Amino acid sequence: MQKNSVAVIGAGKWGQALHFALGQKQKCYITSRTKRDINNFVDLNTALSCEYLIIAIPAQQIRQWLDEHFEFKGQKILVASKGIEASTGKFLNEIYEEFIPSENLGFISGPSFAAEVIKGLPCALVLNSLNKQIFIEFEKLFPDFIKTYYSDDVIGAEICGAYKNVLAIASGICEGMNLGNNARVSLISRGLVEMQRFGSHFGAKMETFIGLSGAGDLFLTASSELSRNFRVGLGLANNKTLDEILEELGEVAEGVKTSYAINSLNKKHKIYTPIANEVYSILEGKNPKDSLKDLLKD
Ligand SMILES: NC(=O)C1=CN([C@@H]2O[C@H](COP(=O)(O)OP(=O)(O)OC[C@H]3O[C@@H](n4cnc5c(N)ncnc54)[C@H](O)[C@@H]3O)[C@@H](O)[C@H]2O)C=CC1
Ligand SMILES: O=C(CO)COP(=O)(O)O
Repeated sequence: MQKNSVAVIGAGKWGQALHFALGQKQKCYITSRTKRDINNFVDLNTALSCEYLIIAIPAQQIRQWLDEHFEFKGQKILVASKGIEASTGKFLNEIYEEFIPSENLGFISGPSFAAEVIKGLPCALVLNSLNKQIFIEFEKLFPDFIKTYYSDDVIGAEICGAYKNVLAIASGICEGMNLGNNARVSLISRGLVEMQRFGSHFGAKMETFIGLSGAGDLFLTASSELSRNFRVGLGLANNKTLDEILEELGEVAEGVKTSYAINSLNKKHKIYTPIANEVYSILEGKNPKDSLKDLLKD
């Protein structure tokens, strides 16, 4: 293993933004499935031999990628994805822990549109790990324009990062239906309560929901067209099919598959999640106007 070396795995929007950010203080490698014309682009084996890895591939692809490509050699890993595995209902920390010891793992959360990070605009992020040493080591790699906080609430961060994407779809639908500011903010506020209810069932801490990982990322994603998930909602309200929306988007919108995962988890664990239920139903063909009626009377 190459001591003190850093690599990003996945050269999508977020991977490239993190590569830019981490490249400010030290050399930062990047790799992806297809070769890209990016500074310090390397093959996968070179990236995997780095001591510090930041993995930014879509949530639904993680298990297969770890299975087929990853070899644990003591690397320290920061997970940058946000989502829940639809086929199993597993949170990303649970998947990673099947392959990597938890003391080597950290998870990024908080409000962070890649499009702004890649311009060097300021933001604040949380690095979540059960091992504070992971935070101490990764914190030093981040540039001055990003303020990093530590939390040991890994499950809370995972749930917030995943759930807010589903709520951003709901908010986009609300916006696309021209329901007004009162409706959108009511939806976001009740969404925060719902996300906290869901998360506390799995042991997440209250403080995570009112901080950057929870309210912070939810307010950002559920109120801006920079969010891919919000744009999925706009498309659904405008009667586009999901296939059309995703094709136009050309990037991952994690909230779609995550809403399927939440739908299974809330049935299994009997958790009351009315907004996520309506997003799931709309993705399955329900008319958003009927969802609105049901949410208002539920
Ligand atoms: N874009 C953003 O502002 C932020 C994104 N995220 C999260 O980061 C993750 C990645 O998002 P983006 O980079 O924005 O998406 P993207 O759609 O821009 O890129 C996804 C990347 O993953 C790669 N990929 C897809 N399947 C793969 C596989 N089987 N093996 C290896 N690589 C594969 C694609 O080639 C692509 O480079 C998502 O979970 C997202 O929620 C988190 C914070 C901010
Ligand atoms: O997670 C994000 C910002 O924190 C990005 O959200 P979208 O994937 O909806 O664009």
